[in-house]
Amino acid sequence: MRVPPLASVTVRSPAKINLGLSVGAPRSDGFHPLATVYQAVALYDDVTATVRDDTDITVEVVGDFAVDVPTDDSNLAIRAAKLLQTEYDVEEGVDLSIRKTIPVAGGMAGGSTDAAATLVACNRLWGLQLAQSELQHVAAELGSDVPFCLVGHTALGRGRGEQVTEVMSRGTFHWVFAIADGGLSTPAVYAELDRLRPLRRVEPPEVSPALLSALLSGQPAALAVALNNDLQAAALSLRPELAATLQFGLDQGALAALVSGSGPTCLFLAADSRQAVDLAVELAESSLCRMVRQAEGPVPGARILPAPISR
Ligand SMILES: C[C@@](CO)(OP(=O)(O)O)[C@H](O)COP(=O)(O)OP(=O)(O)OC[C@H]1O[C@@H](n2ccc(N)nc2=O)[C@H](O)[C@@H]1O
Ligand SMILES: Nc1ncnc2c1ncn2[C@@H]1O[C@H](COP(=O)(O)OP(=O)(O)O)[C@@H](O)[C@H]1O
Repeated sequence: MRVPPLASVTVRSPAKINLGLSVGAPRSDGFHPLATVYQAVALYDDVTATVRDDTDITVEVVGDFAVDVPTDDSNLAIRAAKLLQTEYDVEEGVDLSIRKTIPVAGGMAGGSTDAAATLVACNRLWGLQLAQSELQHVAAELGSDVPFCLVGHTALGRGRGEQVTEVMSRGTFHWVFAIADGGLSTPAVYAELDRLRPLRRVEPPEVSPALLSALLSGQPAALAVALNNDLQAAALSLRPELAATLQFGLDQGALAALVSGSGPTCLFLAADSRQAVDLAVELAESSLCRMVRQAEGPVPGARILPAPISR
């Protein structure tokens, strides 16, 4: 069945955090094998895709972190649209507009989620009707985190992070994010981890059973003691000042404090929404970070927003 053509589609796509990030020794292709538990949180970028009457692909970026995002062919949203166009012989182009709320190079997969949003938007705009499994395949070519951003919720990531399977999680968790000035390069953080630990002693990556049972229980206190990030030491080695941010959150009563993925965003788990508000206020009043955000998780992955009702 054909879908009716649309002039424009907007897709909302979430940031991710890693509740557990176990990193093995580098593979021969340079990537590190992972056992990670991702969670999508309610901090979103919106990508609007609008049809063009030629085959060009363009991007504009607006919002909180727009100045930090490239608008040339290195933009992950452009790369996603181009890859879809090439792999499926699409003879149409697209103008992409990204409304950016997720910090850039912050360890929250902002670029990856824009790529995931673009795949969903162009699939609809170009009437390709690709199944989720086909989109997952294209997503994995774009980056290790992109397949998770398509599915969202809570999921286990294996391989280099691109092989995702859903994980059962009960209830809603309340997170606070301290967004740092400037970003950290993901390859630099992995390289720092390799520098810090003797490779012959590195165990294969494993998912913590305590983390999986904490998620099933839905208890923030159980989750707090099961959080883990093997990249944290490397991020702290490159940005030692993050230690003070983590400690500040704990001193204010956060149940747990952790670097988000490759950093430098720091995340804090609150007992409930009220404590999250208090913690966010304290962090905002400190001079320890550029910006503070609060968000719940888990939430779904990249989703088409309903078209605005025209009058
Ligand atoms: C660390 C994590 C944790 O979820 O995310 P961020 O915190 O940066 O968002 C991911 O592993 C990042 O995933 P992503 O940002 O998609 O990375 P990719 O584009 O696939 O790879 C960028 C580079 O990171 C390194 N890399 C990435 C994934 C992996 N499993 N091993 C690696 O060594 C490689 O140097 C690679 O060239
Ligand atoms: N659409 C995009 N949004 C954010 N960053 C992008 C985008 N496209 C390309 N980039 C580049 O990707 C790098 C990593 O960005 P991002 O995905 O936000 O970080 P992280 O890998 O830490 O989650 C940035 O330094 C930026 O130059």
